[in-house]
Amino acid sequence: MDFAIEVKHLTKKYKDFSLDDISLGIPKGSIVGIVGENGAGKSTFINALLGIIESQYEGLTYFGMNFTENEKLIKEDLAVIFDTTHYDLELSPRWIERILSHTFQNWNHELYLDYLQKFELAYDKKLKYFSRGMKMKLEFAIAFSHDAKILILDEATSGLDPIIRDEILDFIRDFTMDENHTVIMSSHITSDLDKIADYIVYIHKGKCVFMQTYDEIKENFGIIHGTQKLLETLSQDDIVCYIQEPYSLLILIKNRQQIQSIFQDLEITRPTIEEMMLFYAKGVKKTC
Ligand SMILES: Nc1ncnc2c1ncn2[C@@H]1O[C@H](COP(=O)(O)OP(=O)(O)OP(=O)(O)O)[C@@H](O)[C@H]1O
Repeated sequence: MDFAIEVKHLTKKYKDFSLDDISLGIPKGSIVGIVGENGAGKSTFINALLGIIESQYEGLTYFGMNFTENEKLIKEDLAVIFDTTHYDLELSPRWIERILSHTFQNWNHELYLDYLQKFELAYDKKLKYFSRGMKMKLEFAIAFSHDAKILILDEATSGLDPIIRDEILDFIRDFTMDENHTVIMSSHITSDLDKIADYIVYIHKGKCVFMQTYDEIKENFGIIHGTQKLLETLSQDDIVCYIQEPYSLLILIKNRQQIQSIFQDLEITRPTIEEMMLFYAKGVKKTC
């Protein structure tokens, strides 16, 4: 598989927290959602990938190029959007462009103006007069105006209303229409990821618990509301884990279609990303 980013055995140790030996590949042309509880290590992981914080790894490549040897070149192709803007609020889009056109070789003035117009952002208005949604749209206008190949969003859509979030999901979809474009997006709003993600990475207490394609989550996994007897009847290989409820069990299974064909009357629902997280974080008998 062609990876936009590949990292091997990434570790970052803080006094009370460790990002623990994470190895994964971000497939080129995909939208990868990173989920996990507060403090799970999502931002630490993203910052380590970007070299914003020091970390230890056996390998970190972007488009097959070694990150440490080619950091400047690689960063030309990256656009990173955090939950708050890092630009001085006294600046206007015009002044930001003056700075960025010297930073990025591929800066495209016409494209920038087009995006500002499309997003209804004034060229000469200071950022301090922009709403949160407008600041976020400006970040996207900037990202799209220097021909970034990888867009990394760290909780960028948190605190935005559903209408703006929906618009932003459309920008992201449009961006990945080009198969050379890749998106990594950490978010607590898993319903947004349900709409656009091709892959889900779940980080729990500093460990990468799973990376699955979204289709596999929907097609292969299932949830059954059952009893202890059912738990014993099912093949142990098909049980991922279960959660004890007051009077019953919630069982996360794999091979959903096969199980459904055997137990035709059994109601098996497809899990959401949020339910998958809950099972992997709280479930018993984890074979995963
Ligand atoms: N500079 C630092 N020094 C010490 N500990 C840190 C530092 N930065 C982050 N941590 C710790 O690393 C852990 C992971 O934090 P991180 O911000 O990566 O989590 P997160 O998954 O992004 O959380 P959230 O969803 O709340 O943003 C936390 O326990 C945090 O306190």
